[in-house]
Amino acid sequence: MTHEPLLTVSDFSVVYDVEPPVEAVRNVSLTVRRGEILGLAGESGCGKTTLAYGVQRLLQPPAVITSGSAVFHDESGTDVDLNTLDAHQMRAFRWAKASMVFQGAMNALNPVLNVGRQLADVFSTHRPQMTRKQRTEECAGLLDLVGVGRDRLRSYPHELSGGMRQRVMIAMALALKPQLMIMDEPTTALDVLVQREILEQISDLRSQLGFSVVFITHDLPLLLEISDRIAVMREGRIVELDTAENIYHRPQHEYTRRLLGSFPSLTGARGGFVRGSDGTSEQGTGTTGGTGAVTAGEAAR
Ligand SMILES: Nc1ncnc2c1ncn2[C@@H]1O[C@H](COP(=O)(O)OP(=O)(O)OP(=O)(O)O)[C@@H](O)[C@H]1O
Repeated sequence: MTHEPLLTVSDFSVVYDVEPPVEAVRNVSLTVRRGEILGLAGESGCGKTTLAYGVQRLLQPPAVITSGSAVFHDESGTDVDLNTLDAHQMRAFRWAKASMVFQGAMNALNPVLNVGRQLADVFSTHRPQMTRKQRTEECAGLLDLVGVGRDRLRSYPHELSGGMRQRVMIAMALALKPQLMIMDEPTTALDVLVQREILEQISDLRSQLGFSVVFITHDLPLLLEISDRIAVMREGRIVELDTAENIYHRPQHEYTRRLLGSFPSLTGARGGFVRGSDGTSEQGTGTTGGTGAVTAGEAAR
């Protein structure tokens, strides 16, 4: 991971224009770095989804973006102000540059088309110059990449487990080799083991392919395992943004401390936080457990 910025969000605000108005995102500024996993944490309703959708220009009325900008620093060296893209350009951008895996995405597959066809559609739409043979090969490769396996190309969604379907959605999000993948509670509906497998895979793919991930969840212990840095959001604002290690060991904000304290798996002796933000291990001084969810981060690296 470098410190090079990939996405710069500045003074971003979103209001739901209802009675009374809801200030869902308030003057948020943050930078996503190239190649990092940035966790976005905070209780339900704090504005995480609204922020992600806002940046991706996916909000519908009554949501109104009242201030701010989001600038994407493309690997070509060009800066793209997302505000200046029209709807068509924005759609292309979301596939090619900054894709999104939505909450409950695994239920968004079309039940009457096999998964190979649904993956192939991404290429027919966005890479029309590809031949049918190239498309099939790409789709097979993608299913291998996410651990579903190319022999599932002709499977229909109902023939796959929830975890497999979610992997297909991840394959779809990765199809055009985006530089950023935004994942909104992508694994919440899955059981813990499947969730862990998928997260390990995302972490591996990120190292292999070099994209950045913004990972949104209210599950702070999970974020501590997988993130390089974590932004803690409360009532529409980012109250703290730091390395996972600092958020865990040296939280600066009272709210971060309270949030950490609200997860039983994180309380008690602080002995097991082994995941350094630079990939090095750090061993605390405590000896007893209580941080199982965090120590498991070794496995998820
Ligand atoms: N369509 C809407 N109309 C009015 N208020 C809304 C609408 N959608 C969201 N909100 C409000 O905006 C605030 C932020 O919601 P948002 O869904 O972004 O939070 P979140 O942190 O992603 O929560 P969750 O984890 O439950 O998805 C909440 O107070 C929510 O009630």
